[in-house]
Amino acid sequence: MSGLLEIDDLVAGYREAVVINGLSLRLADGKALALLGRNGTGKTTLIDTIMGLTRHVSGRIRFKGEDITHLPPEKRAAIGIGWVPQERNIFRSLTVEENLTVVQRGTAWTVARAYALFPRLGERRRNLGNQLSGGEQQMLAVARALMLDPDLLLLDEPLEGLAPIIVDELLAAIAQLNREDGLTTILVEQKARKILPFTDEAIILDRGAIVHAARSEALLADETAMSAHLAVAERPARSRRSPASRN
Ligand SMILES: Nc1ncnc2c1ncn2[C@@H]1O[C@H](COP(=O)(O)OP(=O)(O)OP(=O)(O)O)[C@@H](O)[C@H]1O
Repeated sequence: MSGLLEIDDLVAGYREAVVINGLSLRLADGKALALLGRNGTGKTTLIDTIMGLTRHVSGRIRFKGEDITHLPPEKRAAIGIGWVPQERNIFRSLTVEENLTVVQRGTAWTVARAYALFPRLGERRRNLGNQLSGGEQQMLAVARALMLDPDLLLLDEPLEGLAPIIVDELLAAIAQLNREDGLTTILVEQKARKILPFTDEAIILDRGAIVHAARSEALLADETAMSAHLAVAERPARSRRSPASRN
């Protein structure tokens, strides 16, 4: 079965370093994929490779049936790949509204629609990017990506460093985009349990390859896979060290 995004035997990295190691993936239209893995396993590099920002070594990436392996990043954006990088791509010296209008290209997403998705942005429309909280900046980064009318949205650790209430708000908006608007999404996250309820499928990376792939629901119930491949919740700290363990 063909997918919206099809990756075959991809090898990619930075200069002489190979990070993505023979990775293959199919993502069907309308699905949400959780991209999981411990620190440094290649999640960002995979996202950046889908965006065309790394060194391609071999393998192929197809999007909507078109081979995009050698397409420059701006052309990938133009054909419908939206990207929200870890470092929140917003203009800090422009207002919220200006941040949205300067990138607006399509007709499906308007400023009003972005404010309906993120009411906080509507309230802060005249504030500058640098006057926003981390959560509001993240919402603005997502809204900016939407203004280009993507068919696939890549979100690289969008929840990192945000307060729990903002995490919930952002996840609800991402779920709405996927489940109500049918937007295909890839969501990178360290804390698997947070995002698995909001995604259909999950893959876990280790050393740039997929070491586990499952339906999100199944992975959530699979303690063995979770503890083998992910940094799961720490064990409770021991209240007292046993005398035998002292030096
Ligand atoms: N610009 C770069 N040049 C060379 N190596 C890099 C570069 N960026 C990342 N790497 C290396 O690639 C590997 C994967 O890094 P990557 O950032 O993709 O992992 P990650 O799973 O996203 O980690 P994290 O969760 O910490 O963001 C690491 O070994 C990292 O040191």
